[in-house]
Order: sequence, then structure tokens, then C-alpha cells
Amino acid sequence: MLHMSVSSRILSLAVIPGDGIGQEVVAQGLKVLTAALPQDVKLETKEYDFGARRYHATGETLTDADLEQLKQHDAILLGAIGDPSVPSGVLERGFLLKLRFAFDHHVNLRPSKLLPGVETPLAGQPEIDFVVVREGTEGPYTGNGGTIRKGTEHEVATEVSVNTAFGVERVVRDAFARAQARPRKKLALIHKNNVLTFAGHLWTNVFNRVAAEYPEVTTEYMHVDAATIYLVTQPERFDVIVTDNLFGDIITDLAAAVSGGIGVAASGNINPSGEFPSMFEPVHGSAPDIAGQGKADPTATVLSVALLLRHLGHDAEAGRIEDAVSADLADRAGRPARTTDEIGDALAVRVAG
Ligand SMILES: NC(=O)C1=CN([C@@H]2O[C@H](COP(=O)(O)OP(=O)(O)OC[C@H]3O[C@@H](n4cnc5c(N)ncnc54)[C@H](O)[C@@H]3O)[C@@H](O)[C@H]2O)C=CC1
Ligand SMILES: CC(C)CC(=O)C(=O)O
Ligand SMILES: [Mg+2]
Repeated sequence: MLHMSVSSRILSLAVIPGDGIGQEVVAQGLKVLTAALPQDVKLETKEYDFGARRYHATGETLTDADLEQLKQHDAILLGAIGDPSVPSGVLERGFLLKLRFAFDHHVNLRPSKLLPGVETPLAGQPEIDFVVVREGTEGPYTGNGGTIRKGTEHEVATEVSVNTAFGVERVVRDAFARAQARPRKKLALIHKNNVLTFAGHLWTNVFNRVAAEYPEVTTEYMHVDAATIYLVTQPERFDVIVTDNLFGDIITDLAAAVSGGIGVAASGNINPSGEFPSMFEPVHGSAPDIAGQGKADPTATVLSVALLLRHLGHDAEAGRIEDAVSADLADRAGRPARTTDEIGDALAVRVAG
């Protein structure tokens, strides 16, 4: 499979709008991507209908043949998956996690930056600029569990967290490399090693071993419960955070809430080796409560497009999108709310101009 480099002139993109507001926000992401791309880069998109409609029509979530097709692209842009008409977990496990695992998206990258003029529920305007490196293929999300005596008052359910030395080390190494490359060079490991001693000690031991190779990186460990305090009371203390799949999922919704809201939180599911296409998506879900009303903020998807471009080597274009978002957010205060479409249009105009 070929992946796009700065020198190749076709960007082959798999587009998965998915469910709920996924449809609405992905349309804006594509608008802005089109405006941002240099004229000599041809965007070739192929839309895939994964999600609730496909599931109801065929019973399928993601087949081997689908994976073969998706593999042919340079990258994937996803809106969100999940719909109240489908039992909880069917699409989340059967599509989203299956895809992340199949394409070995083990680095789930989730930056949080409070941009100037953006409202935060926190007092003052703290300097928030950190990135969470969430492990993406292990932990309690592997489906390693079961239920016995289902439906009875004696039902027992397990959901076992899988943590391999290989899987932990590669994501810890990724986080150290990112911390080393940032000005503050700080890395926090977040876990719960006072209680989850088997997994927690594996994470802590690997973290400490790799830390010895990065003497310039200042490290700290904190339990996840305490981390939720500091994310609210001292978010400026964080630079890079590394954590497991479940803790990373939870703290990145919290991180979004304190740094501009869930509508602006972007993410990348990265396959660092490039063996498989990486996938970019907003941190949020399909938001059935506001779907179809034009209320969804497409900024998270647009910033995910910037991550996608940066991943493919288009730094200048990614920077233009980030600047456009920054200017758009700074202009919002005191103005009437705009529709999803209007925000997308405004961002595309800024990027093109
Ligand atoms: N990556 C994915 O595809 C994800 C899928 N989901 C799925 O999405 C469905 C809904 O999940 P929820 O727990 O409700 O989480 P959610 O993230 O969809 O919504 C949580 C809250 O945030 C608001 N919100 C989300 N995105 C927004 C946006 N762009 N602009 C403005 N407000 C926004 C919603 O209106 C809601 O009040 C479920 O089926 C869930 O499994 C959840 C998270 C990630
Ligand atoms: C729906 C889950 C599988 C994923 C999720 O909430 C996330 O990745 O943030
Ligand atoms: Mg989540």
C-alpha cells in the first residue's frame, strides 16, 4: 500500500461520516480540507456507509472486505459511530474498536489547547496546552470478558484489562519522544497502580525503565482519580500525558470540557509505522441529542483534519487550518450562535483567504 508523502500529489481519503452529527461535521471537515489543500494535490475521497444504516440494512458492522478496501487509502476521516436504534456496543465494538485494533492504531493522540478568547468553565484563563497519548489497542477495551448466569440475580460479568509489555512500551516510548520534542519536556503517567497493581506495576516499571533513556524529560506519576482534580485545578501543570485506553478515554472528555468544550476536541488514531492508514476523528460521539439540528460544532472535526494533514507531512496547510480555527474561536464571544454549516463555511473562507 502506498501512503502519501509530501512529494506525491494525490491524497486518497476514506470518508466515514457515520451516525448522528457525524454526517454534519464531516461535511464541514471536507469543506475545509478542500480549501486548505495546495492546488497541485488532488483529493480523492471515497465515502463508506458504516454505522447504523448499514447495520440495519445488512447486519454488518465492518467486514474483512471492508478492511481490505480501507487499507488502500492514505488516511481515514471519521465523524462518529453510535445510534440509539442499535444496541449499545454493537457499533462501538463491532465497527470502531474493530477498526482501531485491525489497523493497529495504538497511539491515540488527543491534544488539548485553550486558545485565546475561548471560554472555559475554569476560573481565570489558565494556560492549557497538553497532549494525551492514550493507548489505543489494549486495556479493558479488548472485549476480554464474559457473563455467566446472564439475566439472573446471580449474574457475574468480567471485563479484563489486557496490558502487554510490548503494547505498553511502544506507547510509552511514543509519549517520551513527544515530550522530548516539546519545549517543557514533561511527561505524566496516569494510572491507578495503588489498586490495579498487576497492570499498574507493568505500566510503572516500563515507564521508569524508558525514563532512564530520556534524562531531559521531567516525569511524574499520578493516580487517575487525583489526575481529574489537577486537570480542573492545575491544568497548566500538564505537558504530555500517557495512559491506558479507558483512563485516556475518560480524561480526554474532561480535558475537552476545560479547554473549549467537546465541540473543539480533535484526535488521531495513529499507526506510527504507516503499515495501515491512520484515522482522524473528533473526540466526541454521534450526539443523538442534537443530531440533525445544525447545532453541532464542526471545529473538532476540522482540527482533526489539521492533525491528518500534519500526519501526512502537510504542516503548512495544517497550520493554516489551526490559525483559522483560532481566529474563528476568538471572534465568537458575544456573537449569536451559528449553525454547523455556517461555522464550516466561515472556516473554509478563512483557510482559503
Ligand atoms: N468515536 C466515536 O465514534 C464515539 C462514539 N460514541 C457514541 O456516540 C453516541 C453518543 O454518546 P454520548 O455518550 O452521548 O457522547 P457524545 O460525545 O456524542 O455527546 C456528549 C455530549 O456532548 C455534546 N456534543 C458532542 N459533540 C458535540 C459537538 N460537536 N458540538 C456540540 N456539542 C457536542 C452532545 O450534544 C452531548 O450533550 C453513543 O452511541 C456512543 O457510544 C461516543 C464517543 C466516541
Ligand atoms: C465509543 C468508544 C469505543 C470510543 C470513545 O468513546 C472514544 O474513543 O473516545
Ligand atoms: Mg470517548
